[in-house]
Amino acid sequence: MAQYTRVSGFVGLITLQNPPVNALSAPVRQGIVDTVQRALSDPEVKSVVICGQNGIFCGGADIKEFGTDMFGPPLIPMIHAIEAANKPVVAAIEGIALGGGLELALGCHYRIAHSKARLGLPEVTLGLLPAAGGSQRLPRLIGVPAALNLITTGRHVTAAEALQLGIVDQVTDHNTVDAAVKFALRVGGQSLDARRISTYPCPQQPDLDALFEDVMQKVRQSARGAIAPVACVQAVRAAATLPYTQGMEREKELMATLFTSGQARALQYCFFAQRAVGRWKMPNGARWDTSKPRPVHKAAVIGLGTMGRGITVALAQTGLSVIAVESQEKQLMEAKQAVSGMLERGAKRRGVAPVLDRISYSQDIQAVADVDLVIEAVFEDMALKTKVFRQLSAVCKPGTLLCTNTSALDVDQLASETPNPELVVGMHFFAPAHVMKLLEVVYGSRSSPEAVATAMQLGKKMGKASVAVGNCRGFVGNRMLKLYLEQASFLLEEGATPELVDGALEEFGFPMGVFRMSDLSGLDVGWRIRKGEGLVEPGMASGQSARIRQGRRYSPLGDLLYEQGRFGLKTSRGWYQYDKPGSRVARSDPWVHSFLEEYRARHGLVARNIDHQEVLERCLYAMINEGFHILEDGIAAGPEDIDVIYVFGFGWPRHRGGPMFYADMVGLAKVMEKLEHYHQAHPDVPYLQPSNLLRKLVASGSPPIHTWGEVIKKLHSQL
Ligand SMILES: CC(C)(COP(=O)(O)OP(=O)(O)OC[C@H]1O[C@@H](n2cnc3c(N)ncnc32)[C@H](O)[C@@H]1OP(=O)(O)O)[C@@H](O)C(=O)NCCC(=O)NCCSC(=O)CC(=O)CCCCCCCCCCCCC(=O)O
Ligand SMILES: NC(=O)C1=CN([C@@H]2O[C@H](COP(=O)(O)OP(=O)(O)OC[C@H]3O[C@@H](n4cnc5c(N)ncnc54)[C@H](O)[C@@H]3O)[C@@H](O)[C@H]2O)C=CC1
Repeated sequence: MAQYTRVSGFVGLITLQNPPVNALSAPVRQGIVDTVQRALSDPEVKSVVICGQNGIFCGGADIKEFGTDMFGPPLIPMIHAIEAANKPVVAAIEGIALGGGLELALGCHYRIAHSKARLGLPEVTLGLLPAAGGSQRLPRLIGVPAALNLITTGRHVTAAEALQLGIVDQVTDHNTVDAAVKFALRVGGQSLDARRISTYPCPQQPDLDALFEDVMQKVRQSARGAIAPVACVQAVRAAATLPYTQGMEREKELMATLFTSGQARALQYCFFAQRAVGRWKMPNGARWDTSKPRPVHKAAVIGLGTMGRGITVALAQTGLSVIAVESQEKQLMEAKQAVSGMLERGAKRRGVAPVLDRISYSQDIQAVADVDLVIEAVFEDMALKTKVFRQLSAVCKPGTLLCTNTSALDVDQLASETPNPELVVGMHFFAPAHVMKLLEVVYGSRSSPEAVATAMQLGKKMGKASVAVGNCRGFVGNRMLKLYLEQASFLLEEGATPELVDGALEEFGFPMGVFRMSDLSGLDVGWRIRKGEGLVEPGMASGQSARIRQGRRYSPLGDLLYEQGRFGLKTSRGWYQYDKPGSRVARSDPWVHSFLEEYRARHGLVARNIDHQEVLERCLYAMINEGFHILEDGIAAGPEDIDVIYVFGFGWPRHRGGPMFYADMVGLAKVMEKLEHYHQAHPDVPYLQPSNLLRKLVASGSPPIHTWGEVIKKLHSQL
């Protein structure tokens, strides 16, 4: 809806009304068309102001309308009518002007923004382009390079930057609508000839072809197969080279391809999934809207290794006081330096002062007595963690939340070692913890709803996509990852190379393939985990039995590389070779190829040709199948939880929506059929057998992903 009032005698004030972000739904568009018409036909009205209710201008098109039968007046003619008006129209931008919201403002003759407002054309993040004239007007207003930057990244700019770029005419610290009305009174009656952006020529740019070639190359590289960024460049190119009307035609043509694409569906699914995971619920009925988080002002981190350092930085940057405890003096000294460095670099990037004084360091666990929450990040060793949790229970004030950053250990077992198991939850960060945007909040069988709510709220404050998951080995992310890694190793045994496997996965859109990732995180990490599970047997045993552990197929390849001292990047040798320790440039290593050949010969394995499709099917479907088990077990509340974990924590390409969404896109019947096929070929890999839930979904006609919950409920009720 849009409300119309006349203010100060001569100004028609149009207020967009569609909480929470005044998205341009059909009724809002209709409201704008009607009220603009009313203002223009009222002889008393000399000028018009458009604003949004509740201090928010407009969040753009109503994304929920996409994929439905869209009705109501279309945006483009509506914006053209505003631009063509013979009375000045001023946009009063408070809060946000995003996507179609900014396009609406660009159709106005003037734009006034509050100093705290943010503006942007984020359509690319939804698999689209600014197709209500945004791709044609913005370059005409601010020039091609700046427009390309905004449109291809979708980034939001502050009001100050918008003023500097020339997107807005004025910024105010006061009431924006009042300022806009005053402004509108002043410009009423003035000529609008120079105010219609669509009539501007695009600012001249030397060597336009070279500029577009360069940008296109960079965009293609970073897009990892996403089509929208490429279309955005093409649309801006049309603005730079064609008259406005033809540019609009090109914009429409490009949007038509994007609008119905699977990638747009995936990205829009991700947008809503990211928000849906905030509405967490636990199998015992506890949920986000009935559980009250506790305030957390002061936190402690125990263990300042790789993870503890990043967690300390992330907490301090969120505004908390942090006590950082490390038992080894040398480690403590190194950690202090490393944490200060990370804080200083982060502060420099953001143009703020580093918050070094929020952190105090200690070797003594007694120092954490008065904190509200502790995050333990000592070695992945149950005995050690148990000891630390017992100490914490004795030292901390009553009610302190005790969180563990364990990657896979049993949260219930840890909780059972404390007098207050309801205060124990997992807060599983991902490395580097101050950078990675994912947090798994692991609830145990006795975790209280308040404890979960507190960890979830803290994660959100830290800027993490926080997902509440149940307790099992590896939780969601690592439980699925294990099978992905295992399949990749099996493929090497069967004839693939690390380059082939990584090539297929990178072509799919992962920022790095499984072997490059393994080199980066360190082969010693996986080895330690497998050793802890009793899987590692040293030496080069040969024959079939050497490749069977705990009754199923096992690949010792990673262990053998570890035994050779090939830990990956840190030793400059792993699945690849690197020029020096820490160098990121992975080069093929002939040693690895000969090693694989010898290994196959010793084990009587005959290399066969493996193509990209098999790599994807084996690695991804194994992982997806485990995702179905996780849903069936109630470890994740819905497919969105799994997908958010994979997109934010594991580099799953966002334009493919996450593993469960991908399965839905591929077709559940096909995924099941392929799993059956691979299970038949590899009967010693039990997890390739399609899960019960997958079978049930296929038997129910493969319902769309947002209805899987019903099938899961039914399955649980039958148990
Ligand atoms: C706005 C935000 C920055 C707010 O953030 P925050 O305060 O953190 O709150 P949130 O939790 O994110 O959001 C609260 C709540 O609001 C919902 N919501 C937010 N934005 C929208 C929206 N735009 N639409 C619908 N709903 C929205 C959000 O989901 C939350 O609700 P919940 O999910 O229930 O929890 C932040 O929300 C944000 O960043 N929002 C997105 C902003 C954005 O991306 N805007 C751009 C939208 S796309 C757009 O505007 C494109 C256009 O305008 C062009 C349209 C042209 C259409 C023409 C179609 C022609 C097609 C031609 C093809 C023809 C094919 C054929 O031939 O058939
Ligand atoms: N490294 C990674 O990528 C990830 C690790 N994790 C988990 O985080 C935890 C920590 O892992 P990392 O940081 O990699 O280990 P790390 O080996 O880098 O650091 C552990 C630190 O804990 C210290 N420590 C040991 N006992 C202590 C005690 N009693 N009191 C205080 N400090 C003590 C050690 O001296 C060491 O500095 C583990 O549980 C691990 O599984 C979780 C996500 C990712």
